[in-house]
Amino acid sequence: MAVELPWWADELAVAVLAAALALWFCYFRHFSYWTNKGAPHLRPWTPFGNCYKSIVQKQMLAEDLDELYRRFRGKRYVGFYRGLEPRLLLIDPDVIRQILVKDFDNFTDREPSIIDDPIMLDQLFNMKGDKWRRLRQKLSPMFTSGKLKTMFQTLNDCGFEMVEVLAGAAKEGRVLQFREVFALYTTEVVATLAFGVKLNCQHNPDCDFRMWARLLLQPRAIPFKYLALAIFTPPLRRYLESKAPRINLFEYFDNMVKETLHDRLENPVKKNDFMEMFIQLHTKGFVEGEKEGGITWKLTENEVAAQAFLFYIAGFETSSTTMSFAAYELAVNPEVQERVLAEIDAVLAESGEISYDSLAKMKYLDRVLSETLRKYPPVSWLTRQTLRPYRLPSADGGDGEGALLEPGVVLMVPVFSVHYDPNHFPDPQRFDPDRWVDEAKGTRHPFAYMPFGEGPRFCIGMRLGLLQAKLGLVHFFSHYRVEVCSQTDIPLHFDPMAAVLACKNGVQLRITSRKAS
Ligand code: HEM
Repeated sequence: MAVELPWWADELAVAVLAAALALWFCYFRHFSYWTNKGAPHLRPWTPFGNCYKSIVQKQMLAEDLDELYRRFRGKRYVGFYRGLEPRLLLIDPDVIRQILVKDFDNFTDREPSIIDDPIMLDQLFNMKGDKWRRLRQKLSPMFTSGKLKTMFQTLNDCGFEMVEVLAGAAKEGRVLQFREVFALYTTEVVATLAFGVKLNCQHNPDCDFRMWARLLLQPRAIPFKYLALAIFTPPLRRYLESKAPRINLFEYFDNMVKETLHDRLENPVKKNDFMEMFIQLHTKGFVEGEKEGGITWKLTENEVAAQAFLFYIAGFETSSTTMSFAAYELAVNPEVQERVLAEIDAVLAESGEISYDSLAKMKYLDRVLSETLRKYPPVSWLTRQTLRPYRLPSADGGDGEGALLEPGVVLMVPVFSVHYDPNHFPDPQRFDPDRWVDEAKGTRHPFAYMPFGEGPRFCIGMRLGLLQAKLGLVHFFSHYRVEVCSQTDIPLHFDPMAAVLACKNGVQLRITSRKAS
């Protein structure tokens, strides 16, 4: 018996077919961007682009990029799509150097910030072009070795405090979350320096400040349905981000800096901290004792608040995760831990105290830190945006011309993948501080290691970051040891939602005392 279809069935079938064809056409047209620009590329099979696993928060973006990197390792670069947005992944260290250093003038900016708040937009990290250049020049004198030496005592005091706070746990051989232990130490250091306030958060881990800081770095689980919508259109993504419940947090830090600034302006006290230098930049336009360099403008209150906030977010989590990954590797590799302890003991026996100069003598610990930053670069990728049309060299390594970059295209440097590339670091999973002896370093491409970025826009706080991590580890290991235990994740599992490289379950280790009580 023939089935009678309703009168509109044919129209519906035609409409569905037409819609499918239109979608198919848009999809393929859009994802042919890199074909037209002449770059090797991977056409995605989902509208989420090639990085869909990090978009649905199944793995870190660094791991998504790593899949592309491994697949295209023979090429100099590869085009891909993050959502609908065409991006370029740089693979060859010579091309990375070309973009970050040689042709920096065409790639001065990072990918635009998705958070539309003055405390984020006025930060050095997010500034663009000439504005960035002028501010970088103003802030650089805050990080000279002379300035760091004047801040050393603040850092040292925080180290002594950490040792004091951990004494009870070490005596009982307790298991601690080292991510939190070191986050409290670096929070104390950076907050004291940047905001000019003494928090005592190591004694009081639930203080307001630490609570807000936890919220700041808490991975934001944006519901998948919003994400799925948002990847199709950057303006929608920006709108959703601006609606995320983080505004109170900005207000908290903004008010805190401004109150401290007003207070210190009304009741001047000379302190060796960043706040003192911010005050000089706000009132005079330059840091005392450093060359004025003919730049006469002064930082506004908003700009001071944005930089103080930036120093805090850029400074505490990066160093504390580095410290906790170092502790993890020392627990997993007890022979390396023994060498570290022996070096610390020998140097401190000779110099009598922990000082700026005694730290400089601990060369093996430097190597341990370098190897930690290779295996666990807190900032696992760098971005640069193309300012003017730019022709890349051939993707295959030949002399000919390569892909054309249009203004606005974002380039990504996969720091994590480069650090794990066996061509640069054989047996990359192995933790081997001896990769960092001078002879071995000399044989490697200088752009095979970039934990602090590279070129004129590299990390301005590198020396402080290394100093606070090294000093904290010296304080810790001159009194305690670490051991793995049943709660330790071996191997570690990275957290796909963390802002800087971190582990899902943190780093849990047993602490024991070195000296019998
Ligand atoms: C272990 C510690 C640290 C690591 C691994 C680290 C890593 C990085 C990386 C990879 C970048 C991007 C560089 C690029 O795009 O080429 C960066 C930028 C930056 N970092 Fe750090 N950082 C650390 C500590 C610090 C500290 C302690 C501060 C300040 C107190 C700081 C302040 C900044 C600032 C202001 C920028 C932006 C620079 C600019 O755009 O001119 N960082 N950092």
